[in-house]
This record gives sequence, structure tokens and C-alpha cells, in this order.
Amino acid sequence: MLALPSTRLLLLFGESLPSSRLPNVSRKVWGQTSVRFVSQVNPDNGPLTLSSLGFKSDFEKTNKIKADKIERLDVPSEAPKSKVRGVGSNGIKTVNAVGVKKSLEIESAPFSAKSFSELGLPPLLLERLDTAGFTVPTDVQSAAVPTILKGHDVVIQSYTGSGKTLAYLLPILSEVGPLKKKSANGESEFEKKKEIDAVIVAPSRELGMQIVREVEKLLGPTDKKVVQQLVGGANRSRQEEALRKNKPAIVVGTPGRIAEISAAGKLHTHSCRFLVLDEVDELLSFNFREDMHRILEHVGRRSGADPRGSIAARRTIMVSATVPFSVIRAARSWGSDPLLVQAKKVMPLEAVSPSGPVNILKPTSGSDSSMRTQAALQSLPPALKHYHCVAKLQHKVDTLRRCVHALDAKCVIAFMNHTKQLKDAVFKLEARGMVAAELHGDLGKLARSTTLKKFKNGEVRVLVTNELSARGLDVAECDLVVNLDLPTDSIHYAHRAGRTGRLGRKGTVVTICEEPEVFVVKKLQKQLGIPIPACEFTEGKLNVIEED
Ligand SMILES: Nc1ncnc2c1ncn2[C@@H]1O[C@H](COP(=O)(O)OP(=O)(O)OP(=O)(O)O)[C@@H](O)[C@H]1O
Repeated sequence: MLALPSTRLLLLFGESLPSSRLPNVSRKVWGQTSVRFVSQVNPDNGPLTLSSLGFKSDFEKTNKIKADKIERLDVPSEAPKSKVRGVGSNGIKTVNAVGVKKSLEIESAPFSAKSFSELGLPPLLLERLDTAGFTVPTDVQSAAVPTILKGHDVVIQSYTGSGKTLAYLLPILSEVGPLKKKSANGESEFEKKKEIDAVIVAPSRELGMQIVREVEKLLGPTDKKVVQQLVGGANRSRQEEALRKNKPAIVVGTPGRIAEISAAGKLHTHSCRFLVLDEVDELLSFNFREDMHRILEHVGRRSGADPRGSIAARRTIMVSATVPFSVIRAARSWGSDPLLVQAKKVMPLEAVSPSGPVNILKPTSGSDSSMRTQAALQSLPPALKHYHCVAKLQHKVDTLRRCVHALDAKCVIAFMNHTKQLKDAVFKLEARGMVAAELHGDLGKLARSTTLKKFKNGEVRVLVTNELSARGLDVAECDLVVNLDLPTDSIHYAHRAGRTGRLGRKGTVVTICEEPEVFVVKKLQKQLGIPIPACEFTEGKLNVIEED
């Protein structure tokens, strides 16, 4: 019986989750498309407001401040609201882009028609949400919170930037720590104990730290020690000392560090009630195999107890914008009556089959890669605009610079695949007067967090990075994502693209590629089911090239 989870794990890893690659780039030249017409695009795609969602309920007023904040982020005040040919007041010509929606449609905004108070959260947590500025739940939060509170194991799938973190944090904080529900006798009986109540696992330090900050925001300054970070790269003995001294109820960390401290006997998780795997498809990839094995075996397990019973006692919450069928299969075997939670849909995982009626997971041809593609389609914020631009290798960085100027982008993430080229790109951008910084795994923890802080503050305009930043990184102001190198597949495209356009904000994704790589973009376009028209950056404008 003890070997059961391992067997399950191996089954899952056998499916080689995220590594399907697009075909290698051939030397075939994409010469069929003629440049017939060049149109110019305003990077405005309309504001997100609660009234734009058609909400007229009581809580609309209380949410106005928040909505206004989002609206201000969305639309430069001088930007014209309608798209007509001609020059806007900001000097940008404004015509409809090829295949781009005219305005933000209702379904592209993630806010739910419910208020947080309808979700069954305890009063203190509701107060803290309000103080932290969270007034309306998103769709996925409205679906996930009551479902988890009812005790179900869940897989949460919803597009990037739709608020999945709070979707699992709120039910945890309802039952764990100082904000939790009062017991039957009216007492809030939070007391420090030796065991951990919730373990949250994330694939990168940055994402782990981000989750910690989100928890701390709700806990407030006096209770922030209820959560402890256990990320790699930081001083391990200090983390162990903090665990001993503070006796946190929640730990958030990377698989390696959690497994290491657990193996050293310094992390007591046997009676843990929640295990969250954030970016689950990444966590269950080969890279994390051994550490995840340990975590899945030890978290929520009580020594001497029937292993099946202890697995049922732990609620397992798996989260990602991209959920391939292999994750569904794993979740079924680990959970008890697990459910799939999406923004507007909750269904038993048992009902999900590769050829069943669930659109995101239903393969068109039965192959695993087509399943991944369907998942990628639902992982993209609907309001994002996508373009590609052809440039010679040696001109890519200059094209990036012109792209940033043409879109007047303030906060840009540029993705590359190799560290050396990434450093060169930063050097070239800086030499041309654009404030840029590098972020990749070769940097130490301090350098990484300093760079990220500067980027979030607006001190750095272009962050040149690699896959490290593709998952989960939340920088609300990011208005442009550029692929200076192609992503390996549509799943990776979706996670990179999802760094912009968060929570219904506007965002643009530009893939700069060489001519022989255009067919890969065409393939991505087809797999993701989105238009990625060609564009150029001339005279300080983004010009869309219409295809015949
Ligand atoms: N109800 C809400 N009201 C306002 N802001 C919210 C709400 N829920 C979440 N947010 C904010 O929205 C941003 C995106 O949320 P989050 O990072 O949880 O998205 P995600 O779906 O996990 O994205 P990804 O798939 O990229 O990890 C965060 O800055 C978060 O604080």
C-alpha cells in the first residue's frame, strides 16, 4: 500500500507532460504572403469596468474605486475610445487590426457577478480582502472557493491572470490560521501547533515568493509569520530556524527545498490538510520528479495510519492555466471524488475523458499534443492581441526596440532561450539607451529579486528573461510580451503570453522571428486558434500586414 503513490507518480511522469516540440525550423521561406495593405494599430483595446460587464448590483458602488483603478491602467487618458481610421489625439493612427476584436467583450473580463460575502468566507477574512483592495471575486474564484470549502479535491483550470492564487488561498485561510471560521462555540481557536496545515508548492522561487506576499497581504503585519517561505537559493538553516520558532500554519516553497527540509525531519506535514500544486503540469514534469515524489508521499500522511485514509484527509488542489489529460488522470488517482473547476463550470474529473465532452481537454485527433493545444487555447486571456514580425537574427534586438517605441510600451518582458544571447540583448538595448535588465537562473536569489523589484517599480523598462519567468509571474503593469526566440510549443507560448493582459487588462504579444521560422508561428496560430498577423514597425508605428 505504501508504494501506491509512487506507482501513480511514475505513471504520470511516463507521459512526458510539457515537452512536445513544434517541428524543427526548416529553411523553407515563407514567401507566399504578399504585403497588400499596411494598417496601423492603436494599442488600446477598451477599458475594463464593472459597468462594461453589465453589473448593476449593490456591490457595484463599493467596487467603483477598484474598477476605476483598473480602468486607469487600461486606457491611456488621451487614447481615443473608438477605432476609426485616422490619427488619434495621441498621434497614433487608429484602424482595426486584422482579426483583432474591436472592443473588450464581456466574456473577456474575469469578474464574477458574485461578491466575496456570497462565497461563505469568514467575516475577518472578508474584512482583510476589503482592506487589501479585493472587492469582487473573479469567475474562477467564485467557482473554486465554495467547491474547496465543501471539502473537495480540485483541479483549477483558468487562463493566465484570472486570479487562481486567491481561488485556492481563500478557502485555505477560511480553515487555517488566524482568519479562519469560528468554531461552534463562537471561539476562533487559532493556536500555534507543531504541524503544518497547508503546503503550497510552486516551480520557481519568484512564484513562491509572490504567493507568500499574497498570503501576507491578507494576514496583515501582525500575523505574517503564519506563513513561511521555503524557496531554494535562500539560507536553509534560517528557514529551518524560522519553522522552529514561528510554527507557521502555511508553508510555500519550491519542490527541492521543501523535500530537503522534510527529509531532514524539520518539516512536520503528516497532518497537513491542504496540499496545493501551483503550475501543476510543470511540477509534475520530469525535472521535479524525485522531490514531488517525496512531497506527495509525506504531506497529509499520518504515521501509522492507513495510507488511503490519510490521502483522503488531505485536500489536494492542483492549479494551472494548462491542464493536460495526464494531470486529470493523476488527480483522479490522488483525490477522493475530485472536481475540475473552471471559470464558469465545475464537473467531476471522472466525467472528463480525452474524447469526452470537455472542450479544453478534448483532443481533436486523440493525440497528446492536440490535447495540450486545446488546453493552451483556454489558457490565454481573450483580450490579448498577438502579432509576429519578421527580422534577421542580427536585427532582432533593434526590432524589439522599435516595437517598444511603436507601442509606447512601459513594462516589457522579452523572452529568449539562451542565457548568453539574453545578456547580449540586454547589452545592446542599454547601448541604445533603453533601460533593460536580465533575469535568469544563473543569477543568485538576491540579484533576481532586486531585478524583479526594479522591473515592478518601473526602473527597468525591458526585462529580458527566459522560461524562468514564463510561469505565474504577476506584474500587473506588463503591457507587452516579446518572443525574441520562439517558444518550444503552444503551451509555452501561452504561459509567456500570459505575463501581459492580466485580469482583463490590455496586452500585446509580439513574436520576432526569422523568415524561415514563420511557418512555426503559423502553426502556433492554428493550434491556439488565434490570429497572429504579421506586422512591421515603421515610422514609430505598428503596421499590420494584411494577408491575401
Ligand atoms: N478578485 C480580485 N480583484 C482584484 N484583483 C485580483 C482579484 N483576484 C486576483 N487579483 C489580482 O490579479 C492578479 C492575477 O492573479 P493571479 O496571479 O492569481 O492569476 P493566475 O490566474 O494565477 O495567473 P497565472 O496563470 O499566470 O499564474 C494578481 O495581481 C492578483 O492580486
